[in-house]
Amino acid sequence: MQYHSVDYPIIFFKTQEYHGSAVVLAHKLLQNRIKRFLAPIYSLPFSTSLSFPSPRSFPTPAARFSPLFSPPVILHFSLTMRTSIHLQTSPPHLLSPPLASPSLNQDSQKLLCAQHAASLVKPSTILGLGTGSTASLFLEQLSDLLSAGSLHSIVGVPTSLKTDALAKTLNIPLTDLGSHPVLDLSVDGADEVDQELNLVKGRGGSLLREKMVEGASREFVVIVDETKLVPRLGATGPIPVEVVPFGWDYTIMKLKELFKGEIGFDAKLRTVWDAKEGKEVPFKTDNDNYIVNLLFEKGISGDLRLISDEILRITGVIEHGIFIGMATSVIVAKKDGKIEILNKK
Ligand SMILES: O=C[C@H](O)[C@H](O)[C@H](O)COP(=O)(O)O
Repeated sequence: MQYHSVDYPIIFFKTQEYHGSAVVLAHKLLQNRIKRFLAPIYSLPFSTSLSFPSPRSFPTPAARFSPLFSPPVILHFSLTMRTSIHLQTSPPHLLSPPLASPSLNQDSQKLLCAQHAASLVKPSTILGLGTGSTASLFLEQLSDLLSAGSLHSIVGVPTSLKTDALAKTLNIPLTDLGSHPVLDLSVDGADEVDQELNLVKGRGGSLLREKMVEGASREFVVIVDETKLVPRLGATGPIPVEVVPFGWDYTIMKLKELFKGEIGFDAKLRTVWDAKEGKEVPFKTDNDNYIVNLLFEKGISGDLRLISDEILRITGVIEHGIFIGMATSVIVAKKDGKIEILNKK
């Protein structure tokens, strides 16, 4: 058998359910979700060419597509039409040797942990829906499970306007915190995770609603790729603080006073480019507040609870992005395609 001509990046993956996984893969391609996997991943054997005219008609839930299954083989596929994918593979003896250890890019790692988290959601869960690129992948997985009928009766509480809009697009039923003051589970990404599972969140600007929803959850599962694991919070970027717009420069002065003497410390108002105005303007949160970024040269040091209290005591501060002791577990997706689960002690 000849290799099929490949006019799209080859995807490698391992699977037990060849047919189902191919369906999911095709589905995902057409959903434009797997295009980011340029250093792809897994593979499967097929003896025939298959054509999938309508991705939404695929019954197989995404959760069945697991890159951790075996055996490894290679899938060749080509896009012949916008809405049709032909899949064909060579017999195993003609295949290139499988990758000994796949190297997943960050997007693939995000998808991996999102898939894992979605597979943990049980029917009838009151679910906190996080914000950010990883949480969005989780929402997509959830939606696939719901539309395939593998999951039902869940209701979500969104942690941002963006998530609210995405969940509506994906037909995920929504509720609010007032109607469900105790949630079963929240799933969200994070910017940083330290060894005690403390987090930095809010670099995307959504920390306040996240902290409210996730703080009201019996279980809070964090989904991250391995780049998010840090020895110290604040080591890879700013710690965001949500402040009232009134007197924001006064609040910055107070924050600077608090961290006086901290080498390399700075506090800066977060801004965004406003094309209409032709200048940088303050970034506004979903709650119409501003964000001040706390920058630490080597990460934040000292007693986190004490520091948290001191930040919150500044009049003008509404909330900060340090989430102390809130995560019950962290699902870490690694470059080598493995998942590590870190549980709160
Ligand atoms: O404001 C943003 C949220 O706290 C996100 O959960 C966090 O920034 C992680 O986002 P991502 O999954 O896109 O890295």
